[in-house]
Amino acid sequence: VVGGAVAKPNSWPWQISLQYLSGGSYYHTCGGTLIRTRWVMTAAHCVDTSRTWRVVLGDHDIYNHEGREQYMSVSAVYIHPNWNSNSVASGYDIALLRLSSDASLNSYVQLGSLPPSGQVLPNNNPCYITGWGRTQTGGSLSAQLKQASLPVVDHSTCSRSDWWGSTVKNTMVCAGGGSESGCQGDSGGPLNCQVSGKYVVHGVTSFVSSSGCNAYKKPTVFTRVSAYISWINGVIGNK
Ligand SMILES: CC(C)c1ccc(NC(=O)[C@H](Cc2ccccc2)NC(=O)[C@H](CCCC[NH3+])NC(=O)C(F)(F)F)cc1
Repeated sequence: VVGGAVAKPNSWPWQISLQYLSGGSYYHTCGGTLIRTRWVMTAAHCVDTSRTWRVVLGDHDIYNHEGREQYMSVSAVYIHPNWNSNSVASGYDIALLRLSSDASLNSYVQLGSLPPSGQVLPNNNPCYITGWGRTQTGGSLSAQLKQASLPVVDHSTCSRSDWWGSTVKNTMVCAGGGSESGCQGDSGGPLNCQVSGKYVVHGVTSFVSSSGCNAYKKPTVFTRVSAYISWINGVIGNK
């Protein structure tokens, strides 16, 4: 997250850290959202390489054990069938991870709420991006979870030629576009939007401009969760 601030610990209790095993240690690579006690929603581009994953719940500082963390192994990865790793602009950048055991819900670990199918938020709807991603383009990951206010940029604005043009599809949500943005390592995490006084996870962090994370008129682009509700329900089993 470029800009914004360090979040109050565990104030986004559905935020997870997706980590992969390398040389005997685990490393943060992406964010995600706990949506059921055994299910995590993340970005397809985070998990389209075969690695040993773990999901950390209740985290704040990814480099220190603070005692609220739950370390979960992943029993299955479900990547959207239409995801094409060579074309992030086509969309479908969404995946579900089945955990090997149930998360224990408490004040540090809670389920994120998903929007109703098809719901599209208006321009400037207040939203926050959260994550441990780089704090500057080319910078390093944040040790502590960060948040930044990224208001929704509606599709008609975001698809203007001097904005994202035809790169952005209607199955995506744009947010921000000023000095604050997501950045590498925030991928897969939630866009937390205020709807009728409640936070609802409307986006999965997908991409930023290759000319820099907080490039002008290049808002952070998210997978629009409300476009994938039936797929999600089909995978996790509540038809
Ligand atoms: C669709 C096409 C025009 C397009 C292709 C690639 C991108 N962006 C990118 O590739 C930038 C590259 C980058 C590197 C370093 C610093 C800043 C930006 N990376 C990204 O946007 C990566 C996901 C790439 C998915 C493709 N494998 N996502 C993120 O960084 C995040 F966290 F914002 F979600 C954006 C658009």
